[in-house]
Amino acid sequence: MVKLLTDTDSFEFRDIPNFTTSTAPGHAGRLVFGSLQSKSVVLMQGRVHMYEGHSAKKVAFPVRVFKLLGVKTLIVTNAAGAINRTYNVGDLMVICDHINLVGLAGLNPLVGVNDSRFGPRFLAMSSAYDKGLRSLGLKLAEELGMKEFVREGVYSFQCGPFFETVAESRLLNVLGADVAGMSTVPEVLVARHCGIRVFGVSVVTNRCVMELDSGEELSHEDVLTMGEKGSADMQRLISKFVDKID
Ligand SMILES: O=P(O)(O)O[C@H]1O[C@H](CO)[C@@H](O)[C@H]1O
Ligand SMILES: Nc1nc2[nH]cnc2c(=O)[nH]1
Repeated sequence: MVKLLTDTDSFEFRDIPNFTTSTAPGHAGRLVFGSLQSKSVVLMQGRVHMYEGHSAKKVAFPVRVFKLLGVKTLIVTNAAGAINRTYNVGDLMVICDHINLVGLAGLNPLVGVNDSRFGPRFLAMSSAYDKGLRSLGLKLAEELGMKEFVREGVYSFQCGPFFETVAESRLLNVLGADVAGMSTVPEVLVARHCGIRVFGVSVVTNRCVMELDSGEELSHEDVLTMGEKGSADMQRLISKFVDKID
């Protein structure tokens, strides 16, 4: 994505106070400012995850910096495994909602003293993913000829770093999840808390294993390879999306 930006200036996460460096392969750890479709954007090249040992607050900290920089819209992307059996590897999924088992259990960035300079103590999360932005994303996907493989669905956040057991994947299916991942949701919570609107897209890098003794085993290498393949479609969609949003 970063190659699409012009007039760029970048900073290593390790040089920015209170930012955390990513240890996950495939996550560079760089903040890049620039222009995309004549709009000013700031792009996180890589992110940190709770499975790296960081608190939800630490993971979502950059979003508060974005708020102070004047960011109005957060676009979140991730690699995820398909729980929904009609989804295929390489599909994109516009996120319409999420399940935050980690956060419901108390591990979320809004726990603790509320900083009311950013937002309220209690916040509604029933329309976390902006309806107008979702509609625009789906319309643009159609215009780009991607209708066949762009879905809309529910992202389920697990801490990781392990991929789900068969019973866990089946549980997530019963709960209404379409895909499973290990990121994104802490950042979305902090964005909504401070009034930043959110658009999210997952690239389906694998199908979660839902049959015992099937011999299927997931690996991060497969996720990286399929993520790389899906990223071309993701970039086309996001680029057009940035062009069209106000
Ligand atoms: O959510 P992102 O960071 O895109 O990547 C997903 O893929 C990695 C697992 O292979 C995990 O980091 C998971 O969250
Ligand atoms: N939790 C989870 N995260 C993923 N990220 C990419 N694939 C997967 C998956 O199958 N499960």
